[in-house]
Amino acid sequence: MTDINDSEILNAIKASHEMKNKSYCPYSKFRVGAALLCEDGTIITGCNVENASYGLTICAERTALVKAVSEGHKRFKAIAISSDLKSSFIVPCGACRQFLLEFGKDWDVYMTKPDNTYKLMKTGELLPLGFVPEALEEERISQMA
Ligand SMILES: O=c1ccn([C@H]2C[C@H](O)[C@@H](CO)O2)c(=O)[nH]1
Ligand SMILES: [Zn+2]
Repeated sequence: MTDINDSEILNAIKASHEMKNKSYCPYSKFRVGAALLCEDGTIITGCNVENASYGLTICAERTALVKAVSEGHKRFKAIAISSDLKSSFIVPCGACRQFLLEFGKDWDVYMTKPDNTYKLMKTGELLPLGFVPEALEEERISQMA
């Protein structure tokens, strides 16, 4: 796995904190920011975007991933996630875990607190037995007409 130097991660963590200012969360008032550190060192950020039809809400992590992919980035070293929770590390929801896993099971998820402390886990640890793209390449039984 590619080495991450500490300043890159600290920059990503700070960028994720700053992105909370962009959060659109009139319903939950729960601000979340995310920052992806791409293989080439680029940082791509995202915030949660809520909707009056609550279930359409998009989390900060998925916003960042969709922004990154649409800008040509598909290889990631890490993602940093920030919220305003004082005493808990912000953890990605199940949908975001699946979305993160799409891009590999061995990259780093920094779940932070506002004081810059973090809990670090791999994407694959966060979603063991997640559905992976390779499954679509496996041999399948024939389908009935
Ligand atoms: O990891 C998380 C957890 C929650 N949210 C958002 C979704 C919703 O807008 C608000 C409350 O669930 O926080 C994220 O963006 N990322
Ligand atoms: Zn989510």
